[in-house]
This record gives sequence, structure tokens and C-alpha cells, in this order.
Amino acid sequence: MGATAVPCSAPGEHPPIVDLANYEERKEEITQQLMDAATKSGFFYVKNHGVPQELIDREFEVNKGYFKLPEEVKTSLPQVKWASHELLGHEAPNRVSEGVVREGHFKWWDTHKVADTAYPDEKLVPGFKDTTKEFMASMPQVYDRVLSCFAKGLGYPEDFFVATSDPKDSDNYSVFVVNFYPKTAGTEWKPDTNRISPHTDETLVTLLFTSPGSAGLEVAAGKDGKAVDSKEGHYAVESWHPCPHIPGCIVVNVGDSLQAWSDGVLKSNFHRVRMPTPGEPTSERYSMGYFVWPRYSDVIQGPLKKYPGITFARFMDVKSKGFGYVLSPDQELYEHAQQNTVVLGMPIVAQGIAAA
Ligand SMILES: O=C(O)CCC(=O)C(=O)O
Ligand SMILES: [Fe+2]
Repeated sequence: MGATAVPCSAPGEHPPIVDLANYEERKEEITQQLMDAATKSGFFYVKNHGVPQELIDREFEVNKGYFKLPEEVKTSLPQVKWASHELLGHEAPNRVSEGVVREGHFKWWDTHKVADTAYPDEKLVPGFKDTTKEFMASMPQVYDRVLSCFAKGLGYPEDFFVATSDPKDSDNYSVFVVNFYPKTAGTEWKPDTNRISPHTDETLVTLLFTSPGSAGLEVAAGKDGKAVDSKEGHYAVESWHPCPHIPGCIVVNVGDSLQAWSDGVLKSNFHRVRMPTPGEPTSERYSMGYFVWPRYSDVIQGPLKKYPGITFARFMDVKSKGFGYVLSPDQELYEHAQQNTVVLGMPIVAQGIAAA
């Protein structure tokens, strides 16, 4: 690893930072660093990623404008229909865990997959739609490079993941999500209360943008997560590691699809957003996630067939019934999870974000 790599192992440390500068010339070195990071913790940061800071700041600003709209305006916008692949617009506030309200705004990648009517009137939040489209259009330059390296590192053709994640493909529904965590009441918070429950992402990779000063994102690194009773859906994490905001960096995490395609070599790790402990900022928190998905019809399975051979669409059907983890090398457990709407390793969160 390069000098910037910090193992995600002790309090105060953070996942490794991989520098994408001079990508073409340094591709071998970057591949090795990304593989190392994704094998050990599944979470890492990239810097010199090419997305202008000015655009990131502008996108945060328009999202603040959106979330400040009166509730009746937001709830009059079209609602999320997750599983039927329909319009994703405003998501009404819902209770995710321990009574904490999370408000999210979901959008599809591309205009031909989402009606523009998902956006509020331009006069209400000037620049919201155009900035968001501009921001989304700047994402492939980051994940194409990261995914090319993973394909190379895993022995796939270099364009293997780039092809399946192409948002122009009619069967690709990669999604951009903005999370808004309202200000809470400070000292009343219980330190171990979550704002987003522990979960893995279903993606190839997720690009996560956090706002300056935002605390609370934590990752269960490496082998920390243990399914104590996967049939019942209980899951235990031994230790959580902070994943703080680092200026100029994007958080990248490996998702379930890449874990499957790598036969478990690359780790899709549990992460959560917990309430700040006393002394941490109590202000509202924003994060923006670009969820890089494969095509719905692609079978997410590696050459060693460590996980059941299923299409991403089928995987999503099971996963979207809860907000947890479904990959299991055990076909029987997987089938049980499907039949019983149990997500392996996690309890079903009936009102969870993905079940909305
Ligand atoms: O808000 C964050 O920092 C993390 C959000 C997240 O993990 C998700 O939306 O999947
Ligand atoms: Fe996540």
C-alpha cells in the first residue's frame, strides 16, 4: 500500500485513502492499492477523483434547498416505488430504527427512466434538477476507473464491470440518493442509537459524499461482522470503526454484487450511521450516495460459484424486502430467506428505506 493507507483497525483511524492522480500512468499501482483496500475493509476513500469540489458543494446546496421545502410540498411530489422500478422522487419521512426519522430523496440516473415531474418546480428550488443531473453525469469518471481496476485485479476483462454498470443501458437502474438527517436534541441522544441501521449495500460500489463536519458513519471492518443466527436474522458486530469526512475525498464501499462476482474476495461490509455521542456536532447531516448497480438481468456470480447464481433483479427482490444482507454461500439458507422474506443476517425492517 502507499504511504497514505491507514488500516481500519483502531479508534481514530480511518479506512485507507487511494490517490487516483495520474490514473493512466499509475494504473498498476492504483489497482494494487484498491484491491488491498477492498480485500481488507471494503471501505476506502479516493482523492484526486476528478469531480470538481465546486460541483459537489453546489449539489449539497441545492439539496439543502430541497429539504427545506415545506413538508406539504415535498409530500405532494411523487412517492418512491422501489421494487417496481418506477419513479423515485420524494421519499416521505419514515422510521428506520429506534424511532429516528430519516428523510431521503431518491432519483433515478437517467431522464428516460424517471419523469422530470419527480422534481419540484424550478422556482421552488432553483437549479435543483440541472445541478443534480450535472452531478450524476460526473460520477462515471470515478467509478469507471475504480471498476476497471477491480476487473483487472480479479482477472476479468477490464471493461467487465464498466459494461454492466453503464447507465445508458436500458437494463441499468443505478440510483442517486440524498440522505437528510434532521438536527436532533443533543444530550438526549443515546450514543448507540442508529440513524441508519447496520446494512450492506447491494451495489458493485457505492460512492458516498459526506458534508464537512458530519460524524457518525461507521464501518464494521473486515471480519468483525458475524451472523449469530442467520435463520432468525440476528447479526452481531464486534467493533465499529469511524469513517469520518475527509476533505477532498469520496468514500467508496464495495457492495454485495462485487462481493459475489469476486467470490468473496472483495468485502461488502456492514456500515451504519449512528447518533453522535455527546460533544459531536448536533447539526443536521447530509450525505449523497451514488449506487452503482449492475444490469438487472446479469447473474452476479464469480467463477468459483461461491454464492448462488442469481440475477441482480432477483437479488434485489429479496434484499429490498429488508435493509440488510442476503449473500450467503449456502443455497439452502438463501432459499429459506427468499421463502420467508428473511434477509440473512439481519431482521426485516418493515418500514425501512428499501421497503418504502
Ligand atoms: O449517510 C451516510 O453517510 C451513509 C448512507 C448509507 O449508508 C446508505 O444510504 O446506504
Ligand atoms: Fe449504505
